[in-house]
Amino acid sequence: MTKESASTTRFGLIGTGRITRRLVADIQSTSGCEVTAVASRTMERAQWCASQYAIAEAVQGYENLLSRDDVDAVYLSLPPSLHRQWCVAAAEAGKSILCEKPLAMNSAEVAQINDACRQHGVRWLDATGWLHHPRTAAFADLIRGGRLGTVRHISVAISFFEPFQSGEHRLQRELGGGCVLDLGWYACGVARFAFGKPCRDVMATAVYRGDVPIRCTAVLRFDDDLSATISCGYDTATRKWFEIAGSDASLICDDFSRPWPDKPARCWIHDASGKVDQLDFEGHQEIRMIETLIGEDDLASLHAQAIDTQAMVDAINRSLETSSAQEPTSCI
Ligand SMILES: NC(=O)C1=CN([C@@H]2O[C@H](COP(=O)(O)OP(=O)(O)OC[C@H]3O[C@@H](n4cnc5c(N)ncnc54)[C@H](OP(=O)(O)O)[C@@H]3O)[C@@H](O)[C@H]2O)C=CC1
Ligand SMILES: O=C1CO[C@H](CO)[C@@H](O)[C@@H]1O
Repeated sequence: MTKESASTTRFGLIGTGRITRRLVADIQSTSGCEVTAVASRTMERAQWCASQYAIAEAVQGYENLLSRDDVDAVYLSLPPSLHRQWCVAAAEAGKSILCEKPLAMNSAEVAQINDACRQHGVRWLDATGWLHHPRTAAFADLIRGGRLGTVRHISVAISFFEPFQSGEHRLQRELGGGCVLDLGWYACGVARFAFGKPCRDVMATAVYRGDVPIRCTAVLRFDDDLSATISCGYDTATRKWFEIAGSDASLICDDFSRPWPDKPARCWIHDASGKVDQLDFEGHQEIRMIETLIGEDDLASLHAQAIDTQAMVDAINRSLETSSAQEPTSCI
């Protein structure tokens, strides 16, 4: 069946890792979507994944999935260093793309992905789920509608205490490891989203394991005297909160990257009088993200968000490279 004669978007999965195994259920639950094939580096792994999730076709080799006629879109969840190569190949094969975050290793790679998709008329999204939760649009209304007064400063913290096993890509620099690409992506994204503009400059410091940053702290400055501080890492317990501080009130969310499924609402407005309003939102961010990819809405603002976020991550990485050469101010 060709795509033209079908009302269904047929997804192929590239990679069979932890997040794929969660997203597959979300794709299968999204109206108008099905998962027709899964590709792995090994046939054994592809067959295991296919049988586990009732996927019709197991494919060895990612390129063999891209040449299939029964695949209209791909969900790509590989280590970051492989995102550019397979996004560009997917674009050349005419497949819509949902690519895991971070979109790429750096802004030059993002530009290659964006150019390839534009050239081949392919829709793409980075799989930054929180941007698609209905509460994110409500946050934007609160910020732009003036409920917080003038927004001036943002704090973001995102971390988890490492459950790493041997071979973990997050600890391998050449695969795009380290908390800056992995988690700084989310934190930078909050600041970009809330201020609605690119960052001007950053100062960052990190703690390393081997050659990858495992805890990073950064100060980000934007035009008009706006600022943000971010903290991300693998050696503190789970944190996924932000505070968006305005002249009249602060918006706080302590599960922004993905709401806890089994916990009460965790968003509040704290105002200057000490009053606290709790905000309650329903919605499934991953399903809305998939609906956005397969829909027809213009994706330009989401692309700008991803492009600016990658530029911020790049700047943090550059700052880390040069910070050892700078003399910090002594406390003594
Ligand atoms: N949006 C979210 O909430 C989350 C996003 N992520 C993102 O998803 C991506 C994948 O992360 P995650 O699922 O944790 O990773 P995993 O290590 O669990 O899986 C990665 C998959 O990539 C494939 N792969 C291809 N080449 C390599 C290689 N050289 N080393 C390791 N794996 C390789 C493997 O699939 P195969 O062997 O089948 O070919 C593997 O299963 C990352 O970009 C990460 O940041 C991760 C978790 C949550
Ligand atoms: O994107 C992600 C979401 O958070 C996870 C930890 O909870 C990370 O491992 C992951 O890369």
